[in-house]
Amino acid sequence: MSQKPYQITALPGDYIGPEIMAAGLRVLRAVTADQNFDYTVTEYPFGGAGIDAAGDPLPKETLAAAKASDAVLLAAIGGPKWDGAARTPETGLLEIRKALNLFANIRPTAISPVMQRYSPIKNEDPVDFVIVRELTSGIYFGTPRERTADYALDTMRYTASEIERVARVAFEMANRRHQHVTLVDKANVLATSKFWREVVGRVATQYPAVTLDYSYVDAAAMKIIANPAQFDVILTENLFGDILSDEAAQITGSLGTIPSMSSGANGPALYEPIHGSAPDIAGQGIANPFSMIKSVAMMLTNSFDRRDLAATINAAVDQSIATHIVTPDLGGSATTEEVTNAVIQSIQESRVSYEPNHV
Ligand SMILES: NC(=O)c1ccc[n+]([C@@H]2O[C@H](COP(=O)([O-])OP(=O)(O)OC[C@H]3O[C@@H](n4cnc5c(N)ncnc54)[C@H](O)[C@@H]3O)[C@@H](O)[C@H]2O)c1
Ligand SMILES: CC(C)[C@H](C(=O)O)[C@@H](O)C(=O)O
Ligand SMILES: [Mg+2]
Repeated sequence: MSQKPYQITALPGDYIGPEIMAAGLRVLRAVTADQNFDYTVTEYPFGGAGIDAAGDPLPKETLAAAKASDAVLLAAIGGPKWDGAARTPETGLLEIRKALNLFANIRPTAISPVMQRYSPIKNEDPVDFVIVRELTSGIYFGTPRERTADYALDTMRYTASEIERVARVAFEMANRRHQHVTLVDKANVLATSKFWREVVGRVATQYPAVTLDYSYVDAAAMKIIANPAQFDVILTENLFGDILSDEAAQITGSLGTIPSMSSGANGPALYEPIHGSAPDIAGQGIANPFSMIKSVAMMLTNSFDRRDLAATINAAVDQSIATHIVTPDLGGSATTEEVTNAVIQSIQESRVSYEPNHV
């Protein structure tokens, strides 16, 4: 009996968002062709595009579709066109994360051998770590939040259960990797950070195979440049994770290479590049599509258990990098479309050579 097609909600968003979403969906089509993977993709307006289409960055239909789907692919939102809006594109992004309960945001940084030449730092040991960023609490969501003529106030607040559930994600991940978690905080100053240390320390006792150490966030920012190979899983709160993940991305050579997964206890996960809508390069056809293409690979592994298809995509991305078919952010001269074509061609060639009955 054939299974109902998977439903994927695609949110192209703004500026380079639609450019890289098109690349990601082309790769998804190519890698799933004849692979017994039946799916539908439906695009919905979100972010600035949501404001333009429906007067809201997160239109009701968009949220309903996202909730009802098996996975959500998001490209990027925001930009100067909507900076003065009453409800900004960024508000829509925070709302969809909260509405889908996406409390754990996984942002990997790995410098594969072919990427090494693009890295601005010298790495003697292999760099391969993951940032597990808390995504639905902390200073992004805390109340009170207010602004008067004389002062402005944001609130950083964490409950024990919010810390515990994301800590478990980090320890589970470390169990499957190199059994090490680094909690990044500012426990020399902040009450929330002191509390994170207590709660994470308790969770750690349930994972005896995993070692835990701590780093203040300022020192962690330095270590990501000085010796990134020391990290396996970095666990951190929302704002620190936002900042450190852009820094970590850049040691691969470009922010445009890093995908992410955001997930919760139940319901669909959301996959998106960690970067934004890059208004400075939008419309030129030169956005790096790797972050989106690798987000598609992360979706295939984590939402659909198709590690085989994800591996095919990642190998094709590496092939494109190895032959220096890359966009200008990585020092190349290829367009988004040329890079995407190269990745698709490499996927198709790998199929020919690995076809089981091929003689
Ligand atoms: N998840 C999201 O949708 C998300 C994430 C971050 C920022 N934003 C929004 O994006 C807008 C622009 O923000 P910003 O300029 O600070 O950050 P950005 O991440 O959009 O861009 C920072 C720099 O990186 C470059 N860059 C980013 N992605 C690239 C890619 N794929 N290929 C080549 N170069 C790339 C840009 O050209 C720019 O120079 C803002 O409105 C911001 O709020 C959205
Ligand atoms: C656009 C912004 C709200 C968002 C964040 O801070 O989470 C972005 O920087 C990200 O990293 O996804
Ligand atoms: Mg960010």
